[in-house]
Amino acid sequence: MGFDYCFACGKDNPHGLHMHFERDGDGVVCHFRTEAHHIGWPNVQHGGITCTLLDEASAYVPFLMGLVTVTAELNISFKKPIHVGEQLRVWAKPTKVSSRLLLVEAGVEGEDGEVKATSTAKMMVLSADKQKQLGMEGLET
Ligand SMILES: CCCCCCCCCCCCCCCC(=O)SCCNC(=O)CCNC(=O)[C@H](O)C(C)(C)COP(=O)(O)OP(=O)(O)OC[C@H]1O[C@@H](n2cnc3c(N)ncnc32)[C@H](O)[C@@H]1OP(=O)(O)O
Repeated sequence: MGFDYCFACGKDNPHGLHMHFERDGDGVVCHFRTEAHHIGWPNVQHGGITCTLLDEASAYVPFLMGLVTVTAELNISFKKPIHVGEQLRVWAKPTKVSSRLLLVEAGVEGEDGEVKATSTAKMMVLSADKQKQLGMEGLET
C-alpha cells in the first residue's frame, strides 16, 4: 500500500479522511467538513481526528519541499469544540527549517475564522537509510 492509502489524505482508503492540500505561500491549506462518523462525544468531533488534521498538515509542509519526515513531537491546544457539519480550514506553515528538523505551526479554523485548535510540531527529516530502517522503503517525493 502506498500514498493512496494514507489514512488522512489517501484517495483509495475507504476509511480515510480524504484531505486534499494546496500550497499557501510557504505553507499548506486544506478544507475539511466534519461528518457524523468523526465524533467522540455526541455531535463533537473526536480530538483524535483533530490531531490527525493537524499532524497531516504539518507533514505536508516538508513533503511539498521534497522532504520525507516523521512527526517526532506534536503539541496541540484544543480551543473550541468542532461540531458535525462544520466546514473547517486546516493550515500549516514552517517556522524553522534545518537539514534535520522542521518546526511547523498549524491550526484548524471554522468558516468564520474562529480558532478551533492549534499545534506545534517537530518533523524529523529521514535519510534514505532511516526510511529503510523504519520500513518506509520506496518513498519518492
Ligand atoms: C504522489 C502524490 C501523493 C501525495 C501523497 C503525500 C503523502 C504525504 C504523506 C504524509 C503522511 C504523513 C503522516 C503524518 C505524519 C506522521 O504521523 S509520521 C508517524 C508518526 N511518527 C512516527 O512514527 C515517528 C516515530 N519515531 C521515530 O521513528 C524516531 O523516534 C525518530 C523521530 C525518527 C527519531 O529517531 P531516533 O533513532 O530516535 O533518532 P536518534 O538517532 O535518537 O536521534 C537523532 C537526532 O534527532 C534528535 N531527536 C530525536 N527525537 C527528537 C525530538 N522529539 N525532538 C527533537 N530532536 C529529536 C536527537 O536528539 C538526535 O540529535 P543528535 O544527537 O543527532 O543531534
